[in-house]
Amino acid sequence: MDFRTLPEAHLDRALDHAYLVFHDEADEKQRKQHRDALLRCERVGAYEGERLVGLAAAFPFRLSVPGGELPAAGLSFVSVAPTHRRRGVLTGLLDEMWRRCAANGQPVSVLWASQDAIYGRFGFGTATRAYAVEIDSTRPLALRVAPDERPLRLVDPADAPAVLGPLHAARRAVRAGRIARDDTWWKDEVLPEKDEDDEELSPPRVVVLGGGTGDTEDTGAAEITGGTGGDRVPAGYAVYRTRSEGPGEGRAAGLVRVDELEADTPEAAAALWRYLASIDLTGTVRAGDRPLDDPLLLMAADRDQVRVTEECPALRLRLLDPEAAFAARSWAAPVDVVLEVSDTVFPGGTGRFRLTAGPDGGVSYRPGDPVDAVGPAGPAGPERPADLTLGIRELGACYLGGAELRRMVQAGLVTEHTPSAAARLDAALATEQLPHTLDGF
Ligand SMILES: CC(=O)SCCNC(=O)CCNC(=O)[C@H](O)C(C)(C)COP(=O)(O)OP(=O)(O)OC[C@H]1O[C@@H](n2cnc3c(N)ncnc32)[C@H](O)[C@@H]1OP(=O)(O)O
Repeated sequence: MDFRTLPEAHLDRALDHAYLVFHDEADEKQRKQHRDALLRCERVGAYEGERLVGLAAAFPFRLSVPGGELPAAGLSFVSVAPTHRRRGVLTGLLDEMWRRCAANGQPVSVLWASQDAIYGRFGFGTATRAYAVEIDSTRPLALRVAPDERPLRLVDPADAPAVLGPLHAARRAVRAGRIARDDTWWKDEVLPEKDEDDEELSPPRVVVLGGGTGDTEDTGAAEITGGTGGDRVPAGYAVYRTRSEGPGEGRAAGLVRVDELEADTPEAAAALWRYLASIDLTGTVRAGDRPLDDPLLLMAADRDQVRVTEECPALRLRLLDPEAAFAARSWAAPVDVVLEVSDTVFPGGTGRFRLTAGPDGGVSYRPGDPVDAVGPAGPAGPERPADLTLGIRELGACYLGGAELRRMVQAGLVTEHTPSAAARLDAALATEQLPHTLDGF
């Protein structure tokens, strides 16, 4: 088996292979979109002679982390021919991909998993989670916050990147776990005409609050984005699709499916939720990917009307270069802990590491013999034992601030040798808003 770059000339072969493995098919437009997506990726093929039997691709993302962002390899299209499964093809593809991540300066890799059980063994931890939320909109939405009464405007999806881009970027700065979007990503991944999973849904609709001249008419993207911020940046937006009543809906009206809703203030969020819940001929609002700290859940006056229907893992994150990843994020409190880390993929990732970090910078995550690892500032020199024992998977899970080591200690996944070491590291990793991922890929 040979693991090598999948050349542009093999893109169609790669797509046929992926559609076979994922039991999928695509029309011409979707195929072109998938081809364009693959073209932008780092691509590794597993070849048996000249036959393609495995594929892994990675988008060159910029992932928001607390206080900044960093380059991340967004793994996708991972697929092994049904004739070649369980022979180490995935393992070989990932080994090759890790070499490329190092060469590309990507300290983390991220992915959405098709099955929960696949990626833990490769060191991926669940770094963001999401709630699915359902609103009974057969009656007016009861909220404890007065909605922003500025006018709402429907915007042509073609103008969405220009109109929504600034607010999306501002929200990324306060929510870790989000990837930067370019125009192509907006067009192909966020706002495709047809929803790939449910073709009965309408094309995407985009509603915007604020950010214009205050007129109720759509003033056009050029005018809205002509300014440099302030009033010209929307206070909130939602992207949604609708479906008229179908069998099994259970309510006497159609569906509003919310793909994303972002707002600067609780009042702006209230206005957008109220709008979505009051669209004529619909009786259910469903949002599949809401942050766990979505303000909607607190502002809803009637918890029977706004229900969490599911909690699911979202983005999985693998630390490839922990020191570079730790240096790229901000820290909420100073911390100085010794970690005994196990990493089954990278031998160099296993061992005792001293992590020092804090709001004033100077992050270090250093291996070495115990004397070097503890260093002159350590209280007990070579005798200082590990404060926590954990896997690289657990370290990846808590990197964005969305998972708590204390809970992992309670679950037996992390061992705490020094009382409250987990709590101290949790406090340093904590973020104002929980991490959340908008884009599936
Ligand atoms: C980010 C994404 O793209 S997610 C999409 C993932 N792709 C799919 O689900 C498509 C369908 N499935 C496949 O293509 C393949 O079965 C894959 C990619 C999941 C696995 O590929 P394989 O080449 O069979 O994996 P490989 O042989 O390297 O297995 C490595 C280890 O993972 C384990 N493993 C592989 N797949 C799974 C699974 N689905 N569930 C649990 N364990 C698994 C293997 O048992 C093996 O463990 P071992 O070393 O203890 O024996």
